[in-house]
Amino acid sequence: MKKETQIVSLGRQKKWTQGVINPPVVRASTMTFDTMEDMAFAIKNRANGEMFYGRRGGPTHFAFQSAIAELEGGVGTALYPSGSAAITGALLSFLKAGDHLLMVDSVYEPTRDLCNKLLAGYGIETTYYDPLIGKDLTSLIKPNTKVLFLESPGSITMEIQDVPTLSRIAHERDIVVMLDNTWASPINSRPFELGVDISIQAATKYIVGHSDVMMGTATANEQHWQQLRENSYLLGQCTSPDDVYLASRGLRTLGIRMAQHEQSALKVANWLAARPEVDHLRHPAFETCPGHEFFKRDFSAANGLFSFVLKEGDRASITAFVENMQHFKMGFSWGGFESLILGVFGIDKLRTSTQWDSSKPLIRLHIGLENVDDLINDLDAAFARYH
Ligand SMILES: Cc1ncc(COP(=O)(O)O)c(CNNC(=O)CNC(=O)c2ccccc2[N+](=O)[O-])c1O
Repeated sequence: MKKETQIVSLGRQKKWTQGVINPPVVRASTMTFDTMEDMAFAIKNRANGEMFYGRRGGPTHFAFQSAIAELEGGVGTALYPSGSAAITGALLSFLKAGDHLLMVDSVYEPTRDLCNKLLAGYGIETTYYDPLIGKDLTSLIKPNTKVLFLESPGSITMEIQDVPTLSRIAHERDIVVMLDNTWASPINSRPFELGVDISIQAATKYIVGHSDVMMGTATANEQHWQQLRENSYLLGQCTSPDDVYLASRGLRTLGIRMAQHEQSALKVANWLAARPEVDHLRHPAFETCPGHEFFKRDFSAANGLFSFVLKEGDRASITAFVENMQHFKMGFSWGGFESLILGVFGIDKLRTSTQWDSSKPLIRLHIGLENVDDLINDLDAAFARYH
């Protein structure tokens, strides 16, 4: 079955939907049992999609979890109240004091903060590595290295990683491989075929697709599913069935939305590439994006999120560019139907294992579902203000 068909049909098993199209919202903490035998059955099957207690979820959750797990090619999916909670839940499910974590240097900034401000205090040491490190990764591996964390493309600077090579190196040493797969969404990559053990999604973005729910998912392969599921449960991580309903609903249009985002983004990116003010595009489909060759090999399509670098500019000129736009709004997120713009500063101060030339300003765009000509006109006016 093709992924476009999967997103329509997955997660609609009659035992959870009772025959209606969208799995109904079932809100519950307490679930009651008529006999001790029924209760024993629920306890035995509390992690197998049977009603047990609110923290394990109910039919609304089970339907969505099964859809994401199958779409990503994993065995099971755990749900979290945000993408960052999914990252935290996955890492804490496999790391303990004294362990060493390899974290990509282009990682989403709050994930870096988690490592430096929280995990370090738990006695978990983090080493940041160049997203394009390749085989040299072996030089960073220690006897206590337990997890390799990837994010591809990387936040803001968009480097695409050679996931199969890095996964192979990790597995030669029994290191768990986790991928923040939000940019691809479950529809544009097959993380487990690339060698990943745990695929993480900020469902907040394209899966929900309407900028109105915070949610994360982590999907594991057979070898790691029980540990992820049980340790995430011990962390008390759970989600509202109302939010899960909205995420399920977003999932159904993920395919056509991603196709439209990609088409408009490529048109905008090509228009930007021709502008004399632009130094280069950091859009995975462009050769000027580091790791472009891995995008062509490992992804089936792109989406609406990419960055570009200007040849020159200071905070004042970038402010003139990003403010007073008609359609692009400034906001922290992406993946909804609206277009967003972010002038990003201080990347050089963040990175610890790669250099970044901050003399050339970077702007990140999320291309929404507006008419692409309106978006290009908006950017054209921005360049007029920028000079
Ligand atoms: C790849 C990836 N992975 C996880 C999360 C967290 O999801 P959540 O927001 O549901 O917790 C996200 C959330 N994304 N949010 C954003 O990109 C918003 N932008 C920022 O946070 C931001 C702002 C200024 C400078 C740098 C960044 N940054 O993304 O690193 C993500 O992009």
